[in-house]
Amino acid sequence: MSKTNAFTSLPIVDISALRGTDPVARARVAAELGDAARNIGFLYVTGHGMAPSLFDDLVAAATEFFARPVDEKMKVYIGQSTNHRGYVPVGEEVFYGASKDLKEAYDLAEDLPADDADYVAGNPMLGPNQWPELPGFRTRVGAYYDAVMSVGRDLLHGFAEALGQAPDFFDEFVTKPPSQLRLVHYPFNPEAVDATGIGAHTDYECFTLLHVTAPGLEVMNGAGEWIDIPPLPGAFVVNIGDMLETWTNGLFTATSHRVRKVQEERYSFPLFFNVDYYTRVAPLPAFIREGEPVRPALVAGEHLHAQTAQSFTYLRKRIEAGTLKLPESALGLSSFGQEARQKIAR
Ligand SMILES: O=C(O)CCC(=O)C(=O)O
Ligand SMILES: [Fe+2]
Repeated sequence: MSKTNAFTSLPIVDISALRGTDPVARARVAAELGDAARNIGFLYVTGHGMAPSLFDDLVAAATEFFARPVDEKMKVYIGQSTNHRGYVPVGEEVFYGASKDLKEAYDLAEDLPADDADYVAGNPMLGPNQWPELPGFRTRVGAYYDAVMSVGRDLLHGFAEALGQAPDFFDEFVTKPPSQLRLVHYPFNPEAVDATGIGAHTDYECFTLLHVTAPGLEVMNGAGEWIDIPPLPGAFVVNIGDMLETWTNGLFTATSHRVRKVQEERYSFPLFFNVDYYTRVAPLPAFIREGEPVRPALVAGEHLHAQTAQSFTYLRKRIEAGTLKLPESALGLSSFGQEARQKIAR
């Protein structure tokens, strides 16, 4: 199959063998992951080993948090943090071409101590979380974060094997990664009207592990058609992001996706598995073919920060005020995936 693959559904890969040592079983999973990453860029992952209570507790914590009055939630407003953590109110995030929607979010990542050297030095993505004062929230959300990051490490090993490398090939780049977990809430909205192409994007990291409570996710296939990806109970939706596309010089695809505007209330929980902030990601020699273009190298954290700064109002204001400067190499939004390839009009 090729990039013109007109898939209409996603493969399901059971990754339980990645937690074991049977080389044959591991290789089989790696081959399935590799197929999905090359041909589609999206898959369902089962056999991840996470207890159902972790998902239930996360949804409960998010439901309780978003039900709080806005004043309460704004006590942990993301715009008062220097490392992009906290509450994202309605209207804060603006994607190019997006009409206003009622989405709100809460963003966190690894909870580093306040004396973390990178945080103290002003790193825009690393440091402590801004936890709300809500009983049980930190414990439940923190437990989910640790568990999903552990699944992420298993998957990273599987993708490394799929690329013909030792399972621990990427591990040296994952010591303190800015891997964000987002709690996203789309309230019931009887006025929601969908329009094709709104909100289409690729994810900026290595890969994403997504848990959602309702349909709405759509993925673009190789023929440029939007395919519905309904939640599969107990499974993660996993997709390749910009870093793995870069490392493999496009062999793995960061597939464009979007969330259809739906009237129904919806929670979505993407974990964006990343490598360390200062990791220079460049196409590996094994994936460079003579006569084929070589993707530009990126610094993982700078790419994430530059892309984030283009869609968050509080960061755009800092850029306009001259208090935040993006690296010269910052790419525009939509530089990856089929959308960039096919130059779909937005
Ligand atoms: O809500 C979803 O289903 C997906 C969200 C998403 O793609 C993202 O936050 O990057
Ligand atoms: Fe996404």
